[in-house]
Amino acid sequence: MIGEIDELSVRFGSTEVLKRVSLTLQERKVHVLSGPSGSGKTTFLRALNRLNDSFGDCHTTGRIRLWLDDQPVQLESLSQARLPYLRQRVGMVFQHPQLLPGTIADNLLLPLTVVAGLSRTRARERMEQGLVQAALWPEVAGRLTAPAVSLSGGQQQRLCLARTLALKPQILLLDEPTASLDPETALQIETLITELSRQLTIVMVSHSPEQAQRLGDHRLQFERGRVVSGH
Ligand SMILES: Nc1ncnc2c1ncn2[C@@H]1O[C@H](COP(=O)(O)OP(=O)(O)OP(=O)(O)O)[C@@H](O)[C@H]1O
Repeated sequence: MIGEIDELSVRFGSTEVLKRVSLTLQERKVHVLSGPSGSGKTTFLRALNRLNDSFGDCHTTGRIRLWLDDQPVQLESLSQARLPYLRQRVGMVFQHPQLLPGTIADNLLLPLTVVAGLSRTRARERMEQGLVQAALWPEVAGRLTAPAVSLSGGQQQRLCLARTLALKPQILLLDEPTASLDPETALQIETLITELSRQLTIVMVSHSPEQAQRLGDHRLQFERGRVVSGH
């Protein structure tokens, strides 16, 4: 087990969005979250690296314990100063590619130098590793100084994945990673997810029952802020 979530509740203002959710996350397995729009799936993902904190009206109760670098980390008592560490170890890729302005290389080098504090040389090594892991290296090796926006939708999604992987996460949060992709590119990303799950724990949202079936070692159904079934 890599994660234990106990009675997690999240509300925005007076609206309770997650209601006493308890579940466990298993190491190097793919957990697929499904359920109707608004049932709290993305909020659950964001709770796993305390990203909900960035919304001023968000209030979280309950306990989340993750085992990161073989140490138990209790998320609710983690100091602000440790949040960058948490967010490197528990990396998130959003539904729509969130590119940084600048080149393909900038998109990886900036977080690696600024967030992870790596030297330029070390950052370039990690950049290449991330791009290889995200199966993008062959397509971009010769054009790292091209604007990131010049990539196709599927390439942009893999660039965001590469950026997260370059920070060496142990848990990868993917919010509908194939939602905006054509079927062929979506299958490419699915293959990648299966490969990555040999090294990482994955928690992902999917609206496709077929995809949940294909990828999920564990499938969790959300409804109105609760997990109504899981196996
Ligand atoms: N930052 C926020 N401020 C206020 N309300 C929010 C915020 N984020 C989410 N919500 C509300 O919380 C509820 C759950 O949203 P969430 O995005 O977690 O659902 P979801 O299951 O991921 O939906 P979808 O499948 O459409 O992405 C929704 O009613 C949403 O409007």
